[in-house]
Amino acid sequence: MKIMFNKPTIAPTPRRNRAARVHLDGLCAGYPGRKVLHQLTADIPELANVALVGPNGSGKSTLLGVVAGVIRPTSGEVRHHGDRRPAFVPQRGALGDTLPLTVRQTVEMGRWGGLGSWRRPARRDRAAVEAALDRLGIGDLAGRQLGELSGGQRQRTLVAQGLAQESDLLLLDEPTTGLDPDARGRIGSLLTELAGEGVTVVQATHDLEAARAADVCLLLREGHLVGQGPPDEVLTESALARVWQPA
Ligand SMILES: Nc1ncnc2c1ncn2[C@@H]1O[C@H](COP(=O)(O)OP(=O)(O)OP(=O)(O)O)[C@@H](O)[C@H]1O
Repeated sequence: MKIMFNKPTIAPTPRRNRAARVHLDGLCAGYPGRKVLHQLTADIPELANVALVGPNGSGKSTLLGVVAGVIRPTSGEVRHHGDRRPAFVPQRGALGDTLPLTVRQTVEMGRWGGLGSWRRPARRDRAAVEAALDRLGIGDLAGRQLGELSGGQRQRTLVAQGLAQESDLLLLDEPTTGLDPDARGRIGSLLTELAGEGVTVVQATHDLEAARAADVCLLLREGHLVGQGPPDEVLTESALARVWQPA
């Protein structure tokens, strides 16, 4: 698929009829000596904006890592209905503030996966980087060092790196955490637009406003899936109280 910039909007399919871009079947995963995810069975519908919601430590980042292919399931399955490599935008803290990289170089790293060891960036790679910088409104910061940026600017740089990959599956770990309401709104709108342009978006978030704006929520508690579906069905007051009540 050609993705993603300046494409005509795809006519929306009713949420409940969307095919799965990713299917999780009895998924268990964790780290050496620590089980985190327990028997998750869920669909991530294609072309939807999906929010992973749950308290600290409930397994949202681990689930993103499994879907991204950087954490192996210990049992169960992750089936991708699509052959493109997912684009994974980690938490902002995962990016060293002291790395001697400019904003442009950081976004260019999003193209590395598609380059052979001998291949130099082609016009298409450069165009994808420019489009991503543009879309996140950080073209004027392109020459700045990461360490000189505000948290929100660094966050936008990371999202631009994910966008530059031109994947049909964009995975983001807390893309709006720590941002002011304006910056949160801009990233939220962008993620909604992307879902209309052929991208399946999955974000782990503590931002209930962002989760309520998603098409589908997966609600996690202690590594168990305790709800999946449209936000108004999943993020009910009683479900949230149950999930956030102290054990
Ligand atoms: N690299 C790791 N090695 C061992 N345990 C880990 C590792 N990363 C996370 N964990 C543990 O796995 C569990 C789930 O963590 P995870 O980061 O997936 O949760 P989360 O829902 O994303 O949390 P948060 O909202 O705080 O980001 C936690 O108990 C955490 O301590």
